Amino acid sequence: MATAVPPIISPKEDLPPPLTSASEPPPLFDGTTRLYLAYHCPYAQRAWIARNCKGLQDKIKVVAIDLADRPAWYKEKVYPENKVPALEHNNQVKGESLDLVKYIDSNFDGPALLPDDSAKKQFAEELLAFSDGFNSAFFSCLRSKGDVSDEAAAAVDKIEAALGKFSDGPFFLGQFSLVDIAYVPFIERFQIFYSGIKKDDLAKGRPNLHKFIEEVNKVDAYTQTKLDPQFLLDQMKEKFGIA
Ligand SMILES: N[C@@H](CCC(=O)N[C@@H](CS)C(=O)NCC(=O)O)C(=O)O
Repeated sequence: MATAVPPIISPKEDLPPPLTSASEPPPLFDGTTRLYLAYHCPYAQRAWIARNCKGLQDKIKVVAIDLADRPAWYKEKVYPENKVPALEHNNQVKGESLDLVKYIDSNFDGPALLPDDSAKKQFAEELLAFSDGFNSAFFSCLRSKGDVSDEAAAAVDKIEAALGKFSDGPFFLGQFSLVDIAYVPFIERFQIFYSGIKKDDLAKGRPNLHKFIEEVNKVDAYTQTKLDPQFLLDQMKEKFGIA
C-alpha cells in the first residue's frame, strides 16, 4: 500500500512516496547513488540538507522508507543497522548522519561545507562532538512531557554562546557550514516543542539563536526539507504521550 509524502512546506523537487513492506527494492548497486531517508527523521534530514547544499539533487536520488512499515529488504540487502539515513554509493552503503554529511562533503562536487580556517575547523569538531548532548537535552524534555531541566536549558545556552563565537555571520562558524546542518533539524524541533507544548519561545532572551533561526530559514537547501510544524508537533505529542 502506498504511503503519502508528508507535508513538506516548500518542496522544490518531486519527492517519492515512502517505500513500504509491500514495495520492491530499487535496483540496488546499479551505480545509482541513493540516499535512504524518512522525511520526518532529523538525522536523515542532515544528510538530505547536505545533498541539497552541494546541488546534488540529480546525482543523489532520494529513496524514502516508511519506518513504521519497513520493507524487509532494507535490513537484509541495504543497511543491516536498519536505520535511516543510509547512503548507497560506489557499491557500498554507509550510515550515521554526521559521518554522511562529512562523506557527502568530501566525496562529491559542490560548495565546501567547512571553511579552511583552522580555528573554525577545530570549533566545528567541538560542536559536532556536542551535538548528541544537545539532542539528548531535547529528547529529555519530550520524555518528561514538557519539563525543561536545568541541564536542557544549559544545553540551549551553550548553543547560544557558541553562535556568538565568530562575528562574520549568524551561523556557528560565521558562514553556513556542516555544523549548522548537524544542529538545525534538532533546533527546529526544539523550537516547535517550545512554542507548541511549552507555549514559549526557545529564542527568547537568546539573540544569537533568534538570528540563527531567522537566517537559516533563508537557506533553500534546508527549507526544502522542512515539514509542516503542526505535523511534527502532532507526531512528537503522539510518540511521547503528551496531551
Ligand atoms: N545515530 C544515527 C541515528 C539514526 C536514527 O536513529 N534514525 C531513526 C529514525 S529518526 C531510525 O532509523 N530508527 C529506526 C530504528 O531505530 O529502528 C544517525 O545519526 O544516523
